[in-house]
Amino acid sequence: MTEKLEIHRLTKAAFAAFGNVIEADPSTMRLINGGYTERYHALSSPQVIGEPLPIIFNIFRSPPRPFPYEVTMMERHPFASQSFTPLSGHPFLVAVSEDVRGVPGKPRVFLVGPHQGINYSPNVWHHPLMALQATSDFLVIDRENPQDNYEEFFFPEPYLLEEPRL
Ligand SMILES: NC(=O)N[C@@H](O)C(=O)O
Ligand code: NI
Repeated sequence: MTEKLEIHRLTKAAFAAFGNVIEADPSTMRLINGGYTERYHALSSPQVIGEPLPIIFNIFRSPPRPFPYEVTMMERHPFASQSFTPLSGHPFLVAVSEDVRGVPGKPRVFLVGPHQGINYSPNVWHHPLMALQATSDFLVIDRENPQDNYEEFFFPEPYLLEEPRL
């Protein structure tokens, strides 16, 4: 029987073991530009481990995932963080797992709002980008040479994701 995954609300605390939430957190706000701009300061920062390769800005464009969706695999980037910030005004899903003796445990799924982004810490198991509602663009900040910064794992049994109620 395919195990169903619940979808959780994304909070800083709930996501802390996996990375940071990028959102206008009032506790980080500083007024700048003569009071015309609210700067939400240092919400996260890109990390590169080992070879000091460039941190790069990318755009990922993805159609929405079909539901019900089977989560068959997870991946991770051992040498760098990877952030996703929506540019198209749609929410998206992230699935992350604790590392259990070198492989991902049961995924935890979070609904990310259209005004939120996330930054995965290096080596955090996560599922590839899961867009919702419509083909969406995401600003992705990660490390150059992605091809040698990628590890994947396929679960013996897939997990089932139902369409989130938005
Ligand atoms: N492969 C790639 O660059 N994308 C994944 O890392 C992802 O997290 O979507
Ligand atoms: Ni990734």
